[in-house]
Amino acid sequence: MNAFSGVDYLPLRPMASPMSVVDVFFPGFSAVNASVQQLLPHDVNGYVHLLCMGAVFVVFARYAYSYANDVINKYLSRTIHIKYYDETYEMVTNWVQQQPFAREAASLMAHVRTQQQMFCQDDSMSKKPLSYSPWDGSFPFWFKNHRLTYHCRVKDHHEEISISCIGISSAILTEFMEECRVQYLSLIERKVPVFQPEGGEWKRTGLRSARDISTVIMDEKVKSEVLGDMKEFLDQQTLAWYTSRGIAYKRGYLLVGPPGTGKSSFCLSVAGLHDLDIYILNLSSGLSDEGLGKLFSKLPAHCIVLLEDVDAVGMKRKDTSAGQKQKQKDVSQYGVSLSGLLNVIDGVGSQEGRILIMSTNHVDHLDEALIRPGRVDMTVQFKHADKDIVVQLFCNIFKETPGVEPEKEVNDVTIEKLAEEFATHVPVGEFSPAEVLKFLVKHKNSPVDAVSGVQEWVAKQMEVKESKAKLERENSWVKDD
Ligand SMILES: Nc1ncnc2c1ncn2[C@@H]1O[C@H](COP(=O)(O)OP(=O)(O)OP(=O)(O)O)[C@@H](O)[C@H]1O
Repeated sequence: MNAFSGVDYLPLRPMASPMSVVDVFFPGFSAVNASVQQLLPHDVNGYVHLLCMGAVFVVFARYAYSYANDVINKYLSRTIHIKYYDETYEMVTNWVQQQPFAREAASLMAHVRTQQQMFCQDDSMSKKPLSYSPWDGSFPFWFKNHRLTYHCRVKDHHEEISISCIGISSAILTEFMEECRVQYLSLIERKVPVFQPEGGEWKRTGLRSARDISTVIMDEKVKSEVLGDMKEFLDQQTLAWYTSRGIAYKRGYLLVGPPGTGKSSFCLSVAGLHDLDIYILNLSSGLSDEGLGKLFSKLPAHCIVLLEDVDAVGMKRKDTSAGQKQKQKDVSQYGVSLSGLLNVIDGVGSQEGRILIMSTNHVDHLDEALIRPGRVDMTVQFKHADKDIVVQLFCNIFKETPGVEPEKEVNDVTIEKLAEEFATHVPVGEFSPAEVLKFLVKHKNSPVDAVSGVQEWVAKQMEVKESKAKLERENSWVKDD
């Protein structure tokens, strides 16, 4: 007799189950079904029907949802697209980055905040502060009781963004853009937006603090002359005057001087003074004539264009043996030709209303055609520090700043006396303002130390300069040989 005899067992339901159509969609379903049937009190086929109906419903609902979305997007929604290269891009991304939804999005891009984003945050002093922005997807948010959606995706290596809303009016979107604009303008107050070429387009690459023009030390007479000229040019009446006489409304300045004498600082200061954006171009950056033309055609009506180190490309036209200029040819080893440059400066497509500033270390390397009146209306000389400039630099560093608690060891009258003493030890025309400033900043906490250390510093610098000059002379002899 079997050890188990006498025990009642429940009869097992049959294990084998024929293949069903459901197996086609859910492989193995019949086997699972058979097993489950043994455990459940009811026939599982009832659940299967329910499951199938559920699946059909889900598929249908998804289709209906995407169809409804398409219809809404096409006929019942409005969208504003923002180009990566346009300043609206900075306006919108700046606004978005400060919203709670930007941190709560499912997909985020993290960035170490750049210098230009610091000013809008409290934690600007912390090391490598982070910011987040929604990334690659659609992110709904509320704006003035309207549900807007921020879309972001990458196209052609650039972020492409758009803002959409449900409805047949774009009013809320333009209101949104206006808010971004106003917020952006308040953030860039006292800053100079700097634009530079990127991918053949202008891109805002920085925001520089607007430097007070009084901190750019130069000959006062020259400074007031050039500032007066710019002020007059930018006056509304001047525009009317130019227009009524059919003269192209634009002005060109040439800043000439050795490195570190304040040419770039002057440009940034005047941009801040007149609340103008600055567009900086370096002609030795491999730009072609076509690219240059395209960039000039995209300049806004009022701005400053700074052509830096315009001599660096060696664009002087060749002299023929007869001494004649070989028209429209140049010796530029880079992409931009002289004719290309002249064309954008005053050709048919050149932008009106702009101030063109060219800076150079070597005016004698420039072709006369480039600096003739009409192209260059005023030449401004920047020079190595003379006694007056050294005194001003000293006072600028050590005099009390209005509104700032004085921590200095001496008052302003004593500073002026120390400045005079300091200047007597600096040889005239030997050092650039940048060099003098470097020394003064090193002693920024003690004007007395600056005065007591200046003679030793001058002696050392003169030694360095002499050995450099000697080396250059030797090199030029080797070349001549
Ligand atoms: N005249 C000046 N007044 C005040 N600061 C100056 C002056 N010249 C130079 N500096 C200081 O020196 C630094 C370099 O100056 P800047 O770039 O303006 O010189 P630059 O003439 O444009 O030189 P480069 O020809 O090499 O471009 C800046 O930080 C600036 O603050």
